[in-house]
Amino acid sequence: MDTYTLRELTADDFPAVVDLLGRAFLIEYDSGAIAEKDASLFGSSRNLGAFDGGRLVGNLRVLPREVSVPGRGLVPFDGISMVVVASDHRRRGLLNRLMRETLTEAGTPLAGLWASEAQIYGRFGFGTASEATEFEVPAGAAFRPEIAPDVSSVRELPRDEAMAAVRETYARFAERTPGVLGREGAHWDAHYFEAGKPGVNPRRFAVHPDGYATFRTTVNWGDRGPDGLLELHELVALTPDAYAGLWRYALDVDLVGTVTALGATDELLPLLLANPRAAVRKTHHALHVRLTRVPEALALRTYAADADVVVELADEFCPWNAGRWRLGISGGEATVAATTDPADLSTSSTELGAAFLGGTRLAALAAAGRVQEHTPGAVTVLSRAFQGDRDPFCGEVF
Ligand SMILES: CC(=O)SCCNC(=O)CCNC(=O)[C@H](O)C(C)(C)COP(=O)(O)OP(=O)(O)OC[C@H]1O[C@@H](n2cnc3c(N)ncnc32)[C@H](O)[C@@H]1OP(=O)(O)O
Repeated sequence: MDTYTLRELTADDFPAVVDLLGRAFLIEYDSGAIAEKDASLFGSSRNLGAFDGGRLVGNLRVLPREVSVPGRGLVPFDGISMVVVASDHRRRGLLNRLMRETLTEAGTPLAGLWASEAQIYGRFGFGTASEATEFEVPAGAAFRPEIAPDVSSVRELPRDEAMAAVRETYARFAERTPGVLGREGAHWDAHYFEAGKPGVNPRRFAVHPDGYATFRTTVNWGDRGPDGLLELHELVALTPDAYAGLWRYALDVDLVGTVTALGATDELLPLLLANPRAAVRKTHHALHVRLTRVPEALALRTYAADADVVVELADEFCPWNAGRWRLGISGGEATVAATTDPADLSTSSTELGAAFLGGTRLAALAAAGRVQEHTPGAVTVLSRAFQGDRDPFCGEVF
């Protein structure tokens, strides 16, 4: 390990970063697109590099971002991304070193990431705080008879004309939806990046007064006729009518056979459909959350019920969090103080990170053996306090 050095990267290192990312993510052929998409994100973030002599062999990026938390809307958090180690330097502890440096120096009490493989990050105290559901729906799928949105208020607009309404709607949506990320200029550019590949249609923008949908279509002809694909990239709605109207619009584009989308685990679409099974669903992990400084992080959100619980917390990777904490919740507000009182339950920072956005239930984690209850009822009390009304959702890979 002593042969490696860590330092912050500068613009001069960017070509080496692109090369490393391309190889590690197995997309060397796309290095032009990586460079174009990534340049402004690289410039607006902290990039930590690991070097073997003069060669860049590891990279970890910290994006200053915001995430929506229960009851408080957007709060700052460290968005960790572009974590890569060169194939010929893997499993020598480089990620461990990059992560330790990052979490020790963390600017905010909260960090989050999307994981390429979920099994990597639990050891570093990240818990799966939100999952996402992939939907596949046959075009034209009927709604329940009482769901009759006014589709005439949906208009397709050129991207430039749509963006002002899109940004404004998104900002309101983010404030009220735990797990959703705040977005600024470079984040919009990256999320709506067009690689301009031959044969790939650009995204289309459908705007409703209270929502919008962006999607891409792909032509296809089958034995029975048209069988195109419509991939919903983002559907954001502030009202039930906008939600139903935008979905109806997407389901009824001519020559389309199948519509796909990424949604929340409690996405509303199945509740609209006459046959909910028409929407085939596959769920996978999405945003992983790490409480870097536990007392501060727990005070960032509000809670659904009062509680007074002593938690014995294990945290090998960030030992300043380890110990016994009294978590008092009153009127939705949390106060956290170190205590020597006996613990009501034991767990680790990974489980608190998983529960933080109000989706993953502490009661379920306890049933799975990841939270140990010492005082009967303590898990139920804390689980209810953490639980949100809706599942958190993060649809933006960063
Ligand atoms: C937030 C994001 O950017 S997600 C993207 C992650 N990057 C990728 O998937 C690109 C391809 N993979 C890689 O570049 C590398 O394999 C990395 C970055 C995932 C891991 O880097 P390494 O330097 O090999 O990890 P390191 O040696 O520090 O391992 C730390 C620990 O994690 C474990 N680990 C690392 N990667 C994996 C994995 N893919 N699956 C299971 N365990 C893993 C190691 O076994 C080790 O465990 P230990 O502490 O019990 O011994």
